[in-house]
Amino acid sequence: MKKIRAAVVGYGNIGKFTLEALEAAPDFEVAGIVRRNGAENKPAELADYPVVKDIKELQDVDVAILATPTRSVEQYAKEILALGINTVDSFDIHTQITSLRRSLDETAKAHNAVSIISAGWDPGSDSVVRALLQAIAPKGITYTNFGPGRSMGHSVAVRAIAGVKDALSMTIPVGTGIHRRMVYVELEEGADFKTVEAAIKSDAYFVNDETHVIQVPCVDDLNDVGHGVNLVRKGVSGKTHNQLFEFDMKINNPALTAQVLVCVARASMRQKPGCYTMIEVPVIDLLEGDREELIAHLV
Ligand SMILES: NC(=O)C1=CN([C@@H]2O[C@H](COP(=O)(O)OP(=O)(O)OC[C@H]3O[C@@H](n4cnc5c(N)ncnc54)[C@H](OP(=O)(O)O)[C@@H]3O)[C@@H](O)[C@H]2O)C=CC1
Ligand SMILES: N[C@@H](CCCC(=O)C(=O)O)C(=O)O
Repeated sequence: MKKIRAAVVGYGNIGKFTLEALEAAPDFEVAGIVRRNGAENKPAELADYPVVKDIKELQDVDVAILATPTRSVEQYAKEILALGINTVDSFDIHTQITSLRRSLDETAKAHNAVSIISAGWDPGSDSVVRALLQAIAPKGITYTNFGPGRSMGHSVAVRAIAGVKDALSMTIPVGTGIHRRMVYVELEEGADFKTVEAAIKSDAYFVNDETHVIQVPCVDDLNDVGHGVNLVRKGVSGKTHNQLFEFDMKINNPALTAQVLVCVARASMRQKPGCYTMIEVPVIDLLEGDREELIAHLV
Protein backbone atom coordinates (compact mmCIF):
# COMPACT_ATOMS: atom_id res chain seq x y z
CA MET A 1 0.00 0.00 0.00
CA LYS A 2 1.20 3.52 -0.82
CA LYS A 3 2.77 5.17 2.22
CA ILE A 4 1.76 8.63 3.42
CA ARG A 5 4.57 11.11 2.66
CA ALA A 6 5.04 13.49 5.57
CA ALA A 7 7.29 16.52 5.96
CA VAL A 8 8.37 17.80 9.38
CA VAL A 9 8.38 21.60 9.57
CA GLY A 10 10.66 22.92 12.35
CA TYR A 11 13.25 20.69 13.98
CA GLY A 12 13.16 21.58 17.68
CA ASN A 13 11.92 19.41 20.57
CA ILE A 14 8.65 18.30 18.96
CA GLY A 15 10.22 18.07 15.48
CA LYS A 16 12.89 15.59 16.65
CA PHE A 17 10.35 13.28 18.29
CA THR A 18 8.05 13.63 15.27
CA LEU A 19 10.78 12.25 13.04
CA GLU A 20 11.16 9.27 15.40
CA ALA A 21 7.39 8.67 15.46
CA LEU A 22 7.27 8.77 11.64
CA GLU A 23 10.18 6.33 11.41
CA ALA A 24 8.30 3.98 13.75
CA ALA A 25 4.99 4.19 11.83
CA PRO A 26 4.56 1.45 9.19
CA ASP A 27 2.29 3.52 6.91
CA PHE A 28 4.45 6.68 6.68
CA GLU A 29 7.57 7.74 4.86
CA VAL A 30 9.57 10.89 5.56
CA ALA A 31 9.50 13.30 2.58
CA GLY A 32 11.96 15.63 4.31
CA ILE A 33 12.50 18.25 6.97
CA VAL A 34 11.88 21.97 6.53
CA ARG A 35 14.18 24.22 8.57
CA ARG A 36 14.71 27.97 8.65
CA ASN A 37 18.40 27.48 7.82
CA GLY A 38 17.91 24.52 5.49
CA ALA A 39 20.72 21.93 5.47
CA GLU A 40 23.18 24.22 7.30
CA ASN A 41 24.64 22.32 10.31
CA LYS A 42 22.61 19.20 9.40
CA PRO A 43 22.49 16.85 12.41
CA ALA A 44 23.79 13.31 11.85
CA GLU A 45 20.36 11.68 12.23
CA LEU A 46 19.07 13.70 9.24
CA ALA A 47 21.85 12.48 6.91
CA ASP A 48 19.46 10.28 4.87
CA TYR A 49 16.73 12.92 4.47
CA PRO A 50 16.40 16.06 2.37
CA VAL A 51 16.60 19.09 4.65
CA VAL A 52 15.34 22.21 2.90
CA LYS A 53 14.33 25.82 3.55
CA ASP A 54 11.09 25.67 1.61
CA ILE A 55 8.59 22.78 1.47
CA LYS A 56 8.28 23.35 -2.30
CA GLU A 57 11.75 21.79 -2.62
CA LEU A 58 10.39 18.42 -1.38
CA GLN A 59 8.75 15.79 -3.63
CA ASP A 60 5.09 14.71 -3.35
CA VAL A 61 4.33 15.79 0.22
CA ASP A 62 0.88 14.60 1.41
CA VAL A 63 0.96 16.19 4.86
CA ALA A 64 3.14 18.71 6.70
CA ILE A 65 3.54 18.24 10.44
CA LEU A 66 4.05 21.71 11.90
CA ALA A 67 6.46 21.44 14.83
CA THR A 68 7.02 25.20 14.96
CA PRO A 69 6.21 27.60 17.81
CA THR A 70 2.46 27.91 18.27
CA ARG A 71 2.62 31.59 17.34
CA SER A 72 4.07 30.69 13.89
CA VAL A 73 1.48 27.99 13.13
CA GLU A 74 -1.08 30.10 11.28
CA GLN A 75 1.43 31.58 8.86
CA TYR A 76 3.08 28.22 8.05
CA ALA A 77 -0.29 26.47 7.75
CA LYS A 78 -1.68 29.05 5.33
CA GLU A 79 1.37 28.91 3.07
CA ILE A 80 1.40 25.11 3.00
CA LEU A 81 -2.36 24.62 2.62
CA ALA A 82 -2.19 27.01 -0.35
CA LEU A 83 0.02 24.39 -2.05
CA GLY A 84 -2.75 21.79 -1.58
CA ILE A 85 -0.76 19.99 1.16
CA ASN A 86 -2.53 18.92 4.39
CA THR A 87 -1.26 20.39 7.67
CA VAL A 88 -1.42 19.27 11.29
CA ASP A 89 -0.27 21.25 14.32
CA SER A 90 -0.41 21.35 18.11
CA PHE A 91 -1.45 25.02 18.47
CA ASP A 92 -2.05 25.47 22.19
CA ILE A 93 -3.41 28.96 22.91
CA HIS A 94 -6.83 27.68 24.01
CA THR A 95 -8.63 31.02 23.68
CA GLN A 96 -7.60 31.37 20.01
CA ILE A 97 -8.46 27.89 18.70
CA THR A 98 -11.89 28.70 17.25
CA SER A 99 -10.57 31.73 15.36
CA LEU A 100 -7.60 29.72 13.99
CA ARG A 101 -10.07 27.01 12.92
CA ARG A 102 -12.21 29.52 11.02
CA SER A 103 -9.19 31.08 9.33
CA LEU A 104 -7.61 27.77 8.24
CA ASP A 105 -10.97 26.28 7.23
CA GLU A 106 -11.28 28.95 4.56
CA THR A 107 -7.74 28.38 3.22
CA ALA A 108 -8.02 24.58 3.36
CA LYS A 109 -11.32 24.51 1.46
CA ALA A 110 -10.03 26.99 -1.14
CA HIS A 111 -7.11 24.66 -1.90
CA ASN A 112 -8.79 21.28 -1.50
CA ALA A 113 -6.70 20.38 1.55
CA VAL A 114 -7.23 19.32 5.16
CA SER A 115 -5.90 20.94 8.33
CA ILE A 116 -6.19 19.41 11.79
CA ILE A 117 -5.27 21.90 14.48
CA SER A 118 -4.52 21.83 18.22
CA ALA A 119 -3.53 18.18 18.07
CA GLY A 120 -1.04 17.54 20.84
CA TRP A 121 -2.08 16.12 24.21
CA ASP A 122 -3.63 19.32 25.58
CA PRO A 123 -5.22 20.63 23.52
CA GLY A 124 -5.50 17.34 21.65
CA SER A 125 -5.97 13.89 23.15
CA ASP A 126 -7.18 15.40 26.47
CA SER A 127 -9.81 17.31 24.47
CA VAL A 128 -11.15 13.96 23.20
CA VAL A 129 -11.26 12.60 26.76
CA ARG A 130 -13.10 15.74 27.98
CA ALA A 131 -15.61 15.44 25.11
CA LEU A 132 -16.27 11.76 25.81
CA LEU A 133 -16.76 12.35 29.54
CA GLN A 134 -19.16 15.22 28.83
CA ALA A 135 -21.15 12.93 26.51
CA ILE A 136 -21.54 10.21 29.15
CA ALA A 137 -22.16 12.60 32.07
CA PRO A 138 -23.62 15.68 30.38
CA LYS A 139 -24.08 17.64 33.64
CA GLY A 140 -21.10 18.15 35.91
CA ILE A 141 -17.65 19.67 36.26
CA THR A 142 -14.35 18.59 34.66
CA TYR A 143 -11.06 19.61 36.25
CA THR A 144 -7.90 19.34 34.13
CA ASN A 145 -4.89 19.37 36.47
CA PHE A 146 -1.50 19.47 34.74
CA GLY A 147 1.85 18.41 36.05
CA PRO A 148 4.05 19.14 37.75
CA GLY A 149 5.98 19.24 34.50
CA ARG A 150 7.47 21.28 31.70
CA SER A 151 5.05 23.14 29.45
CA MET A 152 6.70 23.31 26.02
CA GLY A 153 4.33 26.07 24.84
CA HIS A 154 5.02 28.31 27.84
CA SER A 155 8.79 27.67 27.58
CA VAL A 156 8.74 28.54 23.85
CA ALA A 157 6.83 31.76 24.57
CA VAL A 158 9.45 32.82 27.14
CA ARG A 159 12.36 31.92 24.85
CA ALA A 160 10.91 34.32 22.24
CA ILE A 161 11.26 37.30 24.63
CA ALA A 162 14.22 39.61 23.94
CA GLY A 163 17.08 39.01 26.36
CA VAL A 164 16.16 35.37 27.15
CA LYS A 165 18.82 32.83 26.22
CA ASP A 166 16.92 29.78 27.50
CA ALA A 167 13.82 29.12 29.59
CA LEU A 168 11.93 26.39 31.39
CA SER A 169 8.34 26.95 32.45
CA MET A 170 7.16 24.42 35.01
CA THR A 171 3.42 23.96 35.49
CA ILE A 172 2.51 23.31 39.13
CA PRO A 173 -1.02 22.05 39.86
CA VAL A 174 -2.73 23.99 42.64
CA GLY A 175 -5.98 21.97 42.30
CA THR A 176 -9.40 22.39 40.62
CA GLY A 177 -7.75 23.21 37.29
CA ILE A 178 -5.71 26.13 38.68
CA HIS A 179 -1.95 26.26 38.04
CA ARG A 180 1.09 28.12 39.27
CA ARG A 181 3.85 28.88 36.75
CA MET A 182 7.47 28.59 37.91
CA VAL A 183 9.59 30.11 35.14
CA TYR A 184 13.37 29.63 35.16
CA VAL A 185 15.25 31.98 32.84
CA GLU A 186 18.83 32.17 31.67
CA LEU A 187 19.48 35.69 30.37
CA GLU A 188 21.64 37.02 27.54
CA GLU A 189 24.54 39.12 28.75
CA GLY A 190 23.35 42.66 29.57
CA ALA A 191 19.63 41.75 29.64
CA ASP A 192 17.60 43.37 32.41
CA PHE A 193 15.85 40.81 34.63
CA LYS A 194 12.99 43.13 35.67
CA THR A 195 12.15 43.92 32.02
CA VAL A 196 12.13 40.21 31.12
CA GLU A 197 10.03 39.37 34.19
CA ALA A 198 7.44 42.02 33.27
CA ALA A 199 7.27 40.78 29.66
CA ILE A 200 6.67 37.19 30.83
CA LYS A 201 3.97 38.14 33.31
CA SER A 202 2.05 40.15 30.69
CA ASP A 203 2.25 37.48 27.95
CA ALA A 204 -1.10 35.82 27.10
CA TYR A 205 0.35 32.43 28.15
CA PHE A 206 0.90 33.70 31.73
CA VAL A 207 -1.37 36.66 32.34
CA ASN A 208 -4.14 34.69 34.06
CA ASP A 209 -1.96 32.52 36.32
CA GLU A 210 0.18 33.08 39.40
CA THR A 211 3.65 33.34 37.84
CA HIS A 212 7.08 33.40 39.47
CA VAL A 213 10.18 34.19 37.40
CA ILE A 214 13.56 33.01 38.68
CA GLN A 215 16.92 33.80 37.09
CA VAL A 216 19.33 30.83 36.91
CA PRO A 217 22.85 30.49 35.45
CA CYS A 218 22.01 27.43 33.31
CA VAL A 219 18.49 26.24 32.42
CA ASP A 220 19.81 22.99 30.98
CA ASP A 221 20.89 21.95 34.49
CA LEU A 222 17.21 21.99 35.55
CA ASN A 223 15.57 20.68 32.39
CA ASP A 224 13.28 17.63 32.49
CA VAL A 225 10.66 17.24 29.74
CA GLY A 226 8.37 15.05 31.85
CA HIS A 227 4.79 16.21 32.29
CA GLY A 228 1.33 14.76 32.90
CA VAL A 229 -2.30 15.31 33.64
CA ASN A 230 -4.93 14.28 36.13
CA LEU A 231 -8.29 14.92 34.51
CA VAL A 232 -11.35 14.39 36.68
CA ARG A 233 -15.04 14.69 35.92
CA LYS A 234 -17.80 14.35 38.49
CA GLY A 235 -21.27 14.57 37.04
CA VAL A 236 -24.68 13.26 36.23
CA SER A 237 -25.69 10.49 33.77
CA GLY A 238 -29.37 10.79 33.00
CA LYS A 239 -30.81 11.82 36.40
CA THR A 240 -28.26 9.86 38.43
CA HIS A 241 -25.63 11.89 40.33
CA ASN A 242 -22.12 11.11 41.58
CA GLN A 243 -20.67 9.54 38.42
CA LEU A 244 -16.90 9.90 38.89
CA PHE A 245 -14.29 9.56 36.13
CA GLU A 246 -10.53 9.98 36.21
CA PHE A 247 -7.89 9.98 33.45
CA ASP A 248 -4.28 10.12 34.58
CA MET A 249 -0.96 10.02 32.73
CA LYS A 250 2.70 10.80 33.28
CA ILE A 251 4.54 11.28 30.02
CA ASN A 252 7.52 12.56 28.09
CA ASN A 253 5.91 15.73 26.71
CA PRO A 254 7.55 16.06 23.26
CA ALA A 255 7.34 12.31 22.58
CA LEU A 256 3.60 12.20 23.25
CA THR A 257 2.91 15.43 21.36
CA ALA A 258 4.81 14.04 18.36
CA GLN A 259 2.91 10.73 18.41
CA VAL A 260 -0.43 12.56 18.48
CA LEU A 261 0.69 14.72 15.53
CA VAL A 262 1.56 11.60 13.53
CA CYS A 263 -1.75 9.81 14.16
CA VAL A 264 -3.59 13.02 13.29
CA ALA A 265 -1.51 13.35 10.10
CA ARG A 266 -2.85 9.90 9.17
CA ALA A 267 -6.41 11.01 9.93
CA SER A 268 -5.95 14.13 7.78
CA MET A 269 -5.74 11.82 4.73
CA ARG A 270 -9.26 10.56 5.49
CA GLN A 271 -11.17 13.85 5.92
CA LYS A 272 -12.97 16.07 3.44
CA PRO A 273 -11.28 19.47 2.75
CA GLY A 274 -11.54 21.88 5.68
CA CYS A 275 -10.13 22.52 9.12
CA TYR A 276 -10.88 20.32 12.14
CA THR A 277 -9.98 19.94 15.80
CA MET A 278 -9.43 16.45 17.22
CA ILE A 279 -12.91 16.13 18.72
CA GLU A 280 -14.34 16.45 15.18
CA VAL A 281 -12.29 13.56 13.74
CA PRO A 282 -13.55 9.94 13.98
CA VAL A 283 -11.29 8.12 16.45
CA ILE A 284 -10.85 5.17 14.09
CA ASP A 285 -9.26 7.48 11.51
CA LEU A 286 -6.32 7.98 13.90
CA LEU A 287 -5.43 4.30 13.72
CA GLU A 288 -3.31 2.35 11.28
CA GLY A 289 -4.67 -0.96 10.02
CA ASP A 290 -7.72 -2.67 8.58
CA ARG A 291 -10.99 -1.05 9.71
CA GLU A 292 -12.85 -4.33 10.32
CA GLU A 293 -9.95 -5.80 12.28
CA LEU A 294 -9.74 -2.64 14.40
CA ILE A 295 -13.46 -2.83 15.12
CA ALA A 296 -13.24 -6.53 15.99
CA HIS A 297 -10.29 -5.90 18.32
CA LEU A 298 -11.24 -2.59 19.95
CA VAL A 299 -15.01 -2.41 20.11
N1 LIG B 1 -0.94 20.88 22.22
C1 LIG B 1 -0.03 20.30 22.98
O1 LIG B 1 -0.31 19.39 23.75
C2 LIG B 1 1.39 20.71 22.89
C3 LIG B 1 1.78 21.73 22.06
N2 LIG B 1 3.10 22.06 21.94
C4 LIG B 1 3.48 23.16 21.03
O2 LIG B 1 4.62 22.82 20.29
C5 LIG B 1 5.34 24.01 20.01
C6 LIG B 1 6.80 23.68 19.70
O3 LIG B 1 7.47 23.28 20.88
P1 LIG B 1 9.04 22.90 20.86
O4 LIG B 1 9.29 21.85 19.85
O5 LIG B 1 9.46 22.69 22.26
O6 LIG B 1 9.69 24.25 20.32
P2 LIG B 1 11.17 24.44 19.81
O7 LIG B 1 11.49 25.88 19.98
O8 LIG B 1 12.08 23.42 20.40
O9 LIG B 1 11.05 24.11 18.25
C7 LIG B 1 10.37 24.91 17.34
C8 LIG B 1 11.14 24.88 16.02
O10 LIG B 1 10.38 25.60 15.05
C9 LIG B 1 11.27 26.21 14.11
N3 LIG B 1 10.84 27.61 13.98
C10 LIG B 1 10.13 28.11 12.94
N4 LIG B 1 9.84 29.40 13.12
C11 LIG B 1 10.39 29.77 14.29
C12 LIG B 1 10.45 30.98 15.02
N5 LIG B 1 9.87 32.12 14.58
N6 LIG B 1 11.08 31.00 16.21
C13 LIG B 1 11.66 29.89 16.68
N7 LIG B 1 11.65 28.69 16.02
C14 LIG B 1 11.02 28.63 14.84
C15 LIG B 1 12.68 26.01 14.64
O11 LIG B 1 13.21 24.91 13.94
P3 LIG B 1 14.29 25.10 12.75
O12 LIG B 1 15.43 25.86 13.34
O13 LIG B 1 14.59 23.70 12.39
O14 LIG B 1 13.59 25.87 11.66
C16 LIG B 1 12.49 25.59 16.08
O15 LIG B 1 13.49 24.73 16.54
C17 LIG B 1 5.13 24.89 21.22
O16 LIG B 1 5.04 26.27 20.85
C18 LIG B 1 3.85 24.38 21.85
O17 LIG B 1 2.82 25.33 21.78
C19 LIG B 1 4.07 21.39 22.64
C20 LIG B 1 3.72 20.38 23.49
C21 LIG B 1 2.35 19.97 23.71
N1 LIG C 1 0.32 22.65 25.77
C1 LIG C 1 1.20 22.08 26.76
C2 LIG C 1 0.77 20.65 27.08
C3 LIG C 1 -0.36 20.65 28.10
C4 LIG C 1 0.06 21.13 29.46
C5 LIG C 1 -0.20 22.56 29.69
O1 LIG C 1 -1.00 23.16 28.99
C6 LIG C 1 0.54 23.28 30.73
O2 LIG C 1 1.48 22.74 31.32
O3 LIG C 1 0.18 24.44 30.96
C7 LIG C 1 2.64 22.17 26.33
O4 LIG C 1 2.93 23.00 25.46
O5 LIG C 1 3.49 21.46 26.86
